[in-house]
Amino acid sequence: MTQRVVVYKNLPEDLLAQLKARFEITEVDSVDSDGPFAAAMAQADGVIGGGLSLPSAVLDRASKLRTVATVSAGFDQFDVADLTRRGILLSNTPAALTETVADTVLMLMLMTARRGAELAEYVKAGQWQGSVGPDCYSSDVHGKTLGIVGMGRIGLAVGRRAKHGFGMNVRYHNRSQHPAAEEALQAKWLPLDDLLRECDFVCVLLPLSAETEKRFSMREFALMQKHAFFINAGRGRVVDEAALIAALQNGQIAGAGLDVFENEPLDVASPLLKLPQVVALPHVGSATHQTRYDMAASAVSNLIDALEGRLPEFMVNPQAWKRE
Ligand SMILES: NC(=O)C1=CN([C@@H]2O[C@H](COP(=O)(O)OP(=O)(O)OC[C@H]3O[C@@H](n4cnc5c(N)ncnc54)[C@H](OP(=O)(O)O)[C@@H]3O)[C@@H](O)[C@H]2O)C=CC1
Ligand SMILES: O=CC(=O)O
Repeated sequence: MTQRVVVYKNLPEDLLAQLKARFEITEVDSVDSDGPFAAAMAQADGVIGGGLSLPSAVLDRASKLRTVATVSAGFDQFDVADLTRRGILLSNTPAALTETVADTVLMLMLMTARRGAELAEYVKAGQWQGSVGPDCYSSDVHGKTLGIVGMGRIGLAVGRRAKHGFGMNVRYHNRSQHPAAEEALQAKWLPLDDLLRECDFVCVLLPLSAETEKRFSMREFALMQKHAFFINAGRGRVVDEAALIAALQNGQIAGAGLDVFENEPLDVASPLLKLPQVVALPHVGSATHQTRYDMAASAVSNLIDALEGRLPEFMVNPQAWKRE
């Protein structure tokens, strides 16, 4: 019998065609617990999408569901233990986006320290009337010390750019040491508090988990140097945003470059948007045409492999893998 797949939100036409050639497809563009999405999921063998969530009421009815292919690297929107218990394999797309997210992180570092957005606005507003003085000066990036919290795929790609492109010294903090980063970047592992005290840039690339939620709070910002910049492209909820705002307002740190927020989209009334030393991006770490296509292609291939009995390349909970 033909297997059924729910496609959540758009996929590029050629990739959708690959799925249509193999499976019966239902396309949906919003998640619900008792509407068209839930009804389609009740019949589905697989589901694919970015920004997808799976309410337990939907999973309770989805008795045939065997695999979920998220078009993202992060998977904090899923209860992985629950999926595993139900025997549902979750796959993700980490490799496709690594280099693009690393580019975004470097952009945030440069825009924040060199005041890129602020100074471009100054020119557009017609304020550039003569040679610039100290009010337009900014901070160097090259040669400074970068602390990466969450030295994984993206952290390593950021570290390479920082070390080899900008001559930065790289420090990092993970639960375990990362020998490849130590060898390739002469990166030094530090306890988190030491990293915060020592670094000119603190760059967070942690996944969101029970362990990392609100890892950065008043205490952590107080440990940072006053001239240091805080960059977050991991997940917003890893940071206590109110504490970050206070640290910026009180001059405890020099600035912040943020691609992710506690609540997204960021409320236009957020105090973050009133601070000139903050660069806020709309969660676009991986958002280039090519990378978004590559992520979708990776997710499609994960889904097809899982439903056709082959081991997908990227599995979050391989213990749920069951060969039919
Ligand atoms: N802004 C954006 O658009 C994007 C954001 N992301 C975010 O970036 C995150 C990282 O992606 P990626 O580099 O591919 O993931 P990886 O899994 O390769 O790296 C994550 C690193 O974090 C470390 N880590 C995990 N938990 C902890 C902890 N409790 N304390 C200290 N270190 C920890 C891990 O090391 P160890 O296990 O040794 O602790 C690991 O090396 C994603 O989970 C996602 O949230 C990803 C893509 C795009
Ligand atoms: O935040 C994006 C992701 O792919 O994870």
